Amino acid sequence: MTQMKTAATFKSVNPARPTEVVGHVEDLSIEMLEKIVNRAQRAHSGWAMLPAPERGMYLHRAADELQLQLEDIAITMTKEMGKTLAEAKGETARGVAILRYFAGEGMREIGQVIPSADSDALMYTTRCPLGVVGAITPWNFPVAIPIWKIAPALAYGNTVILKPAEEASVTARKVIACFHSAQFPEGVVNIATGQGTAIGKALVEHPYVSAITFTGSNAVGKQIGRTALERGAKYQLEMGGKNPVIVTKDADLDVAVEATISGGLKSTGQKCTATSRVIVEEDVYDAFKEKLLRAVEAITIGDGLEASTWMGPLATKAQFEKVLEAIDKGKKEGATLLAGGNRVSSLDGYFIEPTVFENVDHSKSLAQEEIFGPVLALFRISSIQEAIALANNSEYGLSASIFTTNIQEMLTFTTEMQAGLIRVNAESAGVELQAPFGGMKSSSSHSREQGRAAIEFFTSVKTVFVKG
Ligand SMILES: NC(=O)C1=CN([C@@H]2O[C@H](COP(=O)(O)OP(=O)(O)OC[C@H]3O[C@@H](n4cnc5c(N)ncnc54)[C@H](OP(=O)(O)O)[C@@H]3O)[C@@H](O)[C@H]2O)C=CC1
Ligand SMILES: CCCCCC(=O)O
Repeated sequence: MTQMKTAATFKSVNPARPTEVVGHVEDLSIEMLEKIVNRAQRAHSGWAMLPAPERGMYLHRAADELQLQLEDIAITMTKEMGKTLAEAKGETARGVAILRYFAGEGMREIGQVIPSADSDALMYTTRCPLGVVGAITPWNFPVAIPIWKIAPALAYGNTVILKPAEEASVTARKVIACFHSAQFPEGVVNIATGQGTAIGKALVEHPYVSAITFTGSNAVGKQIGRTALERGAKYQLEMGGKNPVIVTKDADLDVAVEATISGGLKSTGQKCTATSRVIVEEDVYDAFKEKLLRAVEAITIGDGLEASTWMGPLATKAQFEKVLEAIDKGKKEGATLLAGGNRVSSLDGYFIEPTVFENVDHSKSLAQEEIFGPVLALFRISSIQEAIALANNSEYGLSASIFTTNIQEMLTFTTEMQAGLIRVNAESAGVELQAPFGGMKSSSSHSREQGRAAIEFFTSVKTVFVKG
């Protein structure tokens, strides 16, 4: 896609080495966005009329292109937002797999025949695409999240305009180039880079944009939901989390510690599904805490491109400052700092030590507010009932784990925990692409992404009644 040459540009920098410019990205004007939306609108009818299996073949070719570019895109991702190269490669491979999954959707049923009370009639359901879909995405999964929105949107006959986070736009541009290399028809797959408060906002407001799918902060998500509702556009919001893990006296503590470290600190804690609250039964609290702190001590921090690095920098200067403020607030609220709590002064980039608190007041910010950084809060409890009550004491309900070998505890947890993702003896992060993904309470607008669930958002159902 050739974007207008006169666009201003903004630069994207490497959070591990902030003086290093990763790339320059078009900061589009509203007029330029207007041209992109008009092009997506014009392309829609032709794309929607293609047989679904043929649309699937385009997605397979996009998967082939992404596979070919995997190494380069993963390196760009690490440079642009800091996650380790191993995680970036894994995420890009996940993008390939998501494309192939939704390529297959072109060959699967989309409706049902429903018995009518009228013996002369045929009643059935079918589905139709929405039209032009706007996808607005954050910087923490610069490949997986855009693709798990774009792939189903395309598979079900929509055209797409991606507005990626500014801090992940160089990576996003390379992902979209894979669709163009796959020879998608002009206007079917588009990218609009620029400021969310300008280009993102204009996309949400545009009358030609039939639906908005968003992942990011609650503050922005609520704005988008209000705007979309006001003009009758469909919207899908996946937002924050404050995900708990419960460790009972019946847990395998080594498994629980490894999963808490991985779920809470991989990607430097910048996942909506990351663990942030660790609720431990008093009988095993001290033993768990000792093991956890030893594991935290062993974490290596550095540039994500270095093989020796386990945890990279925060993705942006803003996020770095936000996390330091949250840590400072936690100290002032009287929580006890057990590990970390500081920037890594020996490194130039946006690095913060993995941080663990205990004696956290559950009504205070460390327990209630999404920090989106490498910060864990420990809580000591005396029963499974108390643990689940504490875990549910949150405005969020995205992901929750329990570590136990007690079947009754597992059943009680899976029944009573108010979260969209319930995991037993597994970390709170790491969702599989074929399963529904999404949250409850303030974590979501309550649709689901990924797997077959995605068809619900990216299509409209028609109930057809045919009288003989
Ligand atoms: N639930 C989740 O998966 C995620 C949650 N978060 C939360 O959000 C916080 C900030 O991260 P960030 O990625 O900046 O999330 P934001 O919600 O700030 O941004 C997400 C996307 O929305 C765009 N945007 C910003 N303002 C508007 C607007 N008014 N209208 C339309 N689009 C807009 C952004 O563009 P631009 O980049 O130009 O601002 C970006 O593409 C994190 O600290 C974390 O708390 C972040 C990432 C993922
Ligand atoms: C928006 C965050 C997505 C998290 C996907 C994962 O936990 O792997």
